[in-house]
Amino acid sequence: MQIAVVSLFPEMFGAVSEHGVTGRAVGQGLVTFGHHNPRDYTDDRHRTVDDRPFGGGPGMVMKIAPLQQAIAAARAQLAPVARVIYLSPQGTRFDHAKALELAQAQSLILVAGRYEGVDERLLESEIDEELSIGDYVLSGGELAAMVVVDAVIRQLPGVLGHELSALEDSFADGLLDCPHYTRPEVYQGRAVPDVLLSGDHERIRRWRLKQALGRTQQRRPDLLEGRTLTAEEQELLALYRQEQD
Ligand SMILES: CCN(CC)Cc1ccc(CNC(=O)c2csc3nc[nH]c(=O)c23)cc1
Repeated sequence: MQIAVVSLFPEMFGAVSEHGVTGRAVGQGLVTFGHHNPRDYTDDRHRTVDDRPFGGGPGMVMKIAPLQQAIAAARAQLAPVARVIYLSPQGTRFDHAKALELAQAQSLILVAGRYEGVDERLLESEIDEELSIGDYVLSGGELAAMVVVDAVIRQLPGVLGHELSALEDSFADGLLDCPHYTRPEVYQGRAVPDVLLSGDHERIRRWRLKQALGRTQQRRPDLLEGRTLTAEEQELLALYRQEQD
């Protein structure tokens, strides 16, 4: 997969392109990662990328031409059919299903805005879809673009080893994760649940599933609404509730 970002702060993206699972994927060539800065496509002395909004109001709006030229440069570098996504508070909510969908694309161009946003005519002419990562106000689209990059790269074949398989990502099967423990067995008087030390893999599987179901019910009951429970899951959830009472 090829990914290009269009942003005034391309150096921010090192957080995903140079670290961790995603950084390794880039290093291994499983994904190529490029960036284009609209400021490099300005032709005035002050390298102007923004201007005052027509109709008045607070803040500034990003100008069309520098963005359009940066996107054109990204298109020229990528496989012909690139999906162009604008990160925006007005976008549809990014979720696991969208991450899976985008991971099928040959190439992605992610456009991150600053200021109050971009001229609507740029969206009309260049953007295939707008994505938001949630209902809170960020200072720009870069962090949202990095969230999308991270979630999409994890879904690419070969990125996660078998132990981290994308299918086991808890959001893949619609449940929150169970608790995790590692050495020491007792820390400041707090012990690891015996079941996890038992070596009884079936008992451990059931315990983990019970915890995942119980925590999902307690913290994110909305996730259970869209999910049918198997007979075993119903039994385990009932057991969890009994143990809580
Ligand atoms: C809330 C929209 N605007 C109120 C008049 C102002 C505004 C706030 C923040 C931004 C910058 N945010 C993003 O570019 C952004 C891009 S994706 C995203 N997802 C969640 N929250 C976000 O703020 C974003 C742009 C305009």
